[in-house]
Amino acid sequence: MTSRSVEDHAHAVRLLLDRALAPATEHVPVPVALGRVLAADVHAPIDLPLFRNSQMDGFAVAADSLRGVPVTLPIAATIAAGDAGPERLDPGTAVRIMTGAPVPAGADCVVPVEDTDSDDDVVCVLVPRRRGEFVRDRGSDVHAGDVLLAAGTELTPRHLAMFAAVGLTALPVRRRPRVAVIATGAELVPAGTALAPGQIYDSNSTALAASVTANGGEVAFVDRSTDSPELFRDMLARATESADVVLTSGGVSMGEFEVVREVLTPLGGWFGHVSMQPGGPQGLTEVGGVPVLSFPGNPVSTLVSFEVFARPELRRCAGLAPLPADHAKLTGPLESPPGRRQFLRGRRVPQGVTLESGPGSHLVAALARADVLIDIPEDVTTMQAGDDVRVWQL
Ligand SMILES: Nc1nc2c(c(=O)[nH]1)N[C@H]1C(S)=C(S)[C@@H](COP(=O)(O)OP(=O)(O)OC[C@H]3O[C@@H](n4cnc5c(N)ncnc54)[C@H](O)[C@@H]3O)O[C@H]1N2
Ligand code: MOO
Repeated sequence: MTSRSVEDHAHAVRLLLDRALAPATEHVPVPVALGRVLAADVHAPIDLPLFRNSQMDGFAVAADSLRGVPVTLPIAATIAAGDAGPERLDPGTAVRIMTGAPVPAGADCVVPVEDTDSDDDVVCVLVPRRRGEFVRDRGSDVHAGDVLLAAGTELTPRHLAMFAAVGLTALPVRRRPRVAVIATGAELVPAGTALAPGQIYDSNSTALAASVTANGGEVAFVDRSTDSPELFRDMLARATESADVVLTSGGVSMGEFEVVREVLTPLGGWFGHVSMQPGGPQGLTEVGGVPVLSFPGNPVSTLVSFEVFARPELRRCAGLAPLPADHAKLTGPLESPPGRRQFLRGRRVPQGVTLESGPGSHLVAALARADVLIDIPEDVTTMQAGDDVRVWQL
């Protein structure tokens, strides 16, 4: 069986995925752009606020007319939010105005209603006001033409609020890589089905699909194959039709029923051993121009393989920032086999990082309790409490 380092396999994956996952731009409606990444700077099409308007329910007046308060002024009009209102305020008068309503030219401040006494026709203003008080000026938030948000920003609800406020309907965003997921194994059944002896619930298809979504991808296809080559071949054909990249789990190691390896090797796939644990047995094939990454079936192996090989490429295509490399201090000693890069499951604690489980790649519940992978280099066999280790955020 051929064997290669993590770096060499990651390089081979990158070569294939670089072509398949070339960044591209698409336009999506603002309300569904949450989590997407801007592909270009977006400029404001209008000023915000677009017109001078009142910050309070009260009376719009000229500040000059309030000298010598209390002052009584005739009420010339009432303006609600949504009204155009009179263009000008006649000197020596007031207009009754609601929050958000346009302030007429000639008025330069708003007196809140609680600082006045009024009837239908006149208002008595009890306190003086400075010019500009409680008036929201045109363009005081943003000016037409200003950059609202720069390319590369991951969109959050507050960003969408701003785009909606300036009336944009669609945004240029990075396309999401379309990913197909196929879990293989005769023993797999979906949750909700009674388990016959020897059967287990399929967790890898859920794990991989969720990982794709969490890293800016779009799940184009998810299915489960038995060990039948015909069934897997047929599923693969459908997957490659709808996706930029296919992820498979299981069926890659040394057993009798390794459907993924059996079907993909004759198509030119590389199947071999990557010097890492978990995630040793790996496959990489191009089927009709679509890269197929084949991960080992153990649940921890599948997820670690995704983190190491697929996650950086999907995030790059989606425009998401790479997850920063981090370091932490070990809280206790550990041992690691020589010649294999170990990705141990760890949990951050105030003192550093602690091991969450043993190395078994079936320990899916322990993986759920972990929040980092502890990355032990190939040539390191023992480490002590207090040693610095590289950790990958899960
Ligand atoms: N003789 C050897 N045997 C094995 C080797 C080896 O080098 N020589 N490598 C071991 C390692 S390491 C791994 S990892 C596995 C990988 O095997 P496969 O990719 O062929 O995976 P399967 O045999 O199909 O499954 C392994 C394990 O994982 C469970 N599984 C599979 N799919 C799912 C799923 N969708 N959801 C939940 N659990 C799944 C499956 O039931 C097995 O227990 O091979 C070792 N063997
Ligand atoms: O490499 Mo396997 O992926 O250790 O369990």
